[in-house]
Amino acid sequence: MSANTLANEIKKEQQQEQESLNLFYSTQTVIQKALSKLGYTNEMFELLKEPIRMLTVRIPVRMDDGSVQIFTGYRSQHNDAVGPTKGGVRFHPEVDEEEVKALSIWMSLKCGITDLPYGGGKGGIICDPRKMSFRELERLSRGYVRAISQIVGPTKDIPAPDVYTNSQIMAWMMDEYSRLREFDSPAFITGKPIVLGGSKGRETATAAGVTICIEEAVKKKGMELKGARVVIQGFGNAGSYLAKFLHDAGAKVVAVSDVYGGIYDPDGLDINYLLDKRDSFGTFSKLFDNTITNKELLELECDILVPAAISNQITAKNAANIKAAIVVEAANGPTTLEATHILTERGILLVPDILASAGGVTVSYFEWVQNNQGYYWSEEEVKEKLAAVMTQSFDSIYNTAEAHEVDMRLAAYMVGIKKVAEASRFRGWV
Ligand SMILES: NC(=O)C1=CN([C@@H]2O[C@H](COP(=O)(O)OP(=O)(O)OC[C@H]3O[C@@H](n4cnc5c(N)ncnc54)[C@H](O)[C@@H]3O)[C@@H](O)[C@H]2O)C=CC1
Ligand SMILES: O=C(O)CCC(=O)C(=O)O
Repeated sequence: MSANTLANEIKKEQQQEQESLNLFYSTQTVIQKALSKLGYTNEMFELLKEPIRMLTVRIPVRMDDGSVQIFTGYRSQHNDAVGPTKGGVRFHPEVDEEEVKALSIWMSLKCGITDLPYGGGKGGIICDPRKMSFRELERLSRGYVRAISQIVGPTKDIPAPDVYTNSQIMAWMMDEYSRLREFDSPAFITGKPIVLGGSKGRETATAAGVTICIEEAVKKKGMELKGARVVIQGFGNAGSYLAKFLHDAGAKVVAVSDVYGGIYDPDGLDINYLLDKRDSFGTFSKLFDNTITNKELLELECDILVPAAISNQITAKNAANIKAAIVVEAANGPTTLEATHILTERGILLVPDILASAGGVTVSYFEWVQNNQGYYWSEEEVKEKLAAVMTQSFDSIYNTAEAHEVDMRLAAYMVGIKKVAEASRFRGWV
């Protein structure tokens, strides 16, 4: 091979790798496939391949030392044909515009899968909350709401928590919105503290939904949850409660991690101890000496692997080394398209993010309904309703995958995109 051809080959490979890590590009690729399988024209793809609205804001925040720092934030609204848009807000140093756009599209798909009366939205601010004080975080949260207030609201776009945001941040955001609009409107945001109109069961909802998907996946694989070895990447809202639920169900959680690394014990970890020790950012590993890297954690011997942290963790580089029989994506976008293909070829059952993590938005919807009616449900009622939605969603996607002989990711896109496509069609947009 000549030097020129080799250079071109390397460039092509680099481009391919780059593309597979680009969440927005890969989302568009699967949407196009899903729409074409469902028989929609290219016009529908042209409408749904991008958000209808994307706002970029600059937020000045007075820091504790008296200086002013300017933060960049985003709010993306994918499509509001079905109803108001809905989705979380993340505070993270690696937030970027393309990722927020992809995340908002996934919210449309999640709401389609769970049949909620919403389109997808998502927000993010480039910041590192771990390095900010409580008061700086409050000023940033309030500044973000002031900056996006024109396009959000209980009947327009309803934010919620995501990575490194929590019920306290939702409370500040709600308070700021109430001041701006001069009326108290708890339905403006979900994931609030219970005393401010939060729903029982929202805090644990994402993990509860993932648990139901794992139970269903285990049945399909003819396995038992009791005694199954589970590895979880991420020990925040999603990962930590999931570890607790699976541990309580008799599974053996052998490894968990945070951003700095993980811990592994083939005999099973003391999950209650770890829950007690983790901080509000889902961090605990610095308390231990013998840690493993996140890369090592993903390739451990186990039956069930759950990426519950950030995107692009299982890629073409490590997919062949994954040992689990079942991979359930609690995080948004943890597996690239190439890796999805490799895992599927290897007979590993992959339950995709837009299904597995839909428990959060489902209970957020319950919260919004309770706020609108001013009547609040018991935790049992919330759990029962969530279980019904998740089981039905799992079945419909598993059956679609079987019927169309496609992987569960493409099946989930087919189920998820249908509602927004049909709503857009009935409105006469396409
Ligand atoms: N909180 C929710 O209701 C929902 C969350 N999700 C998704 O679940 C995932 C986790 O979200 P939460 O648990 O809410 O966040 P969180 O902020 O509560 O916890 C994040 C966890 O990930 C770890 N982490 C952060 N960066 C990492 C890295 N580079 N490598 C390894 N670990 C890292 C953190 O140390 C922490 O343990 C995200 O992808 C989020 O979008 C999806 C649906 C709903
Ligand atoms: O609870 C919500 O409304 C949104 C949750 C979310 O951001 C997600 O599912 O990724």
